[in-house]
Amino acid sequence: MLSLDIRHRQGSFDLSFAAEIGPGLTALGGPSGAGKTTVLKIVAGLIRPQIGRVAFGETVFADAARGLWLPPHQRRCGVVFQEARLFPHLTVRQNLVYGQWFNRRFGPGVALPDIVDLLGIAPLLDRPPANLSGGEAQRVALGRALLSNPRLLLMDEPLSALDTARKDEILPYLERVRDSAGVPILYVSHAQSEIDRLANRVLRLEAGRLLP
Ligand SMILES: Nc1ncnc2c1ncn2[C@@H]1O[C@H](COP(=O)(O)OP(=O)(O)OP(=O)(O)O)[C@@H](O)[C@H]1O
Repeated sequence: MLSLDIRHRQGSFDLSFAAEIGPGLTALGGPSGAGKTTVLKIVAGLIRPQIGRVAFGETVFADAARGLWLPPHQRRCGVVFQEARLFPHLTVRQNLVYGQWFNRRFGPGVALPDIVDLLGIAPLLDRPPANLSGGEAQRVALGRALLSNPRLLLMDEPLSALDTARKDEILPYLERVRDSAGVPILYVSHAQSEIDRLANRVLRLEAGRLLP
C-alpha cells in the first residue's frame, strides 16, 4: 500500500494530496495543470515534497519532518512515460534485460519469457527501437519497467502520444498487466475513456486538491 500525505508549492501552484493507494490500477484524473504529474513525480522521487510523508508499506520514501529521503533508484518504482524513452543503441531484448539487471539484488522477480509472452513482443526482440511503432515501443517500455522488479508501477499518460488505432492495440495489454502483474499501478490520464476502461479506482484532482 502506497500512502501519501503531502503539501508542495511550485510557483503559484499549491498541491495538497492525501491518499492510500492499494492493489489494482488507480487512475489519477483531472484537467491539465491539476497536479497529476507532480503527484507522480513526488512518488517516483523526482520532486521532494516540502511538507508531509510518502511511504510504501514500511518503506519511507520521504518524510519532510524527519528529513528522510529515499533516492529514486532505491524506491523500486517502474515508470512509463508518454514517450517510450527506450535506449536507441540497444535492441528491444537489451532494453528489456537492462530493466532486469537494474534491480536484480531485490530477488529474481518476473522472468523475461513471461513478460515477452504477456506483452506479445517476441517478434520484436532483435529489432532496434527506431523502427518500432509507437504502440510497440510502449509495450517494450512497459516490459522494461516490469522487469525492473518494481513494487509499484507509475504511468504518466502512457497512451497520449498514440493514435486511436495504436491505443486500441495496447489497451488489452494494459488490462493484462493490471490483472496479472501483482503490483499497484498509479495511472495518470486525462482521457476519461481510458480511465473508464482500466481503472479499479479513480482519484480526481482539480487545482491541486483531490475531489471528494
Ligand atoms: N517546475 C515548476 N515550477 C513552477 N510551477 C510548476 C513546475 N512544474 C509544474 N508547475 C505547475 O504546477 C501545476 C501542476 O502541473 P502538473 O504538470 O502536475 O499538472 P498535470 O495535472 O499533470 O497537467 P497535464 O495534464 O497538463 O500534464 C501547473 O500549474 C504547472 O504549471
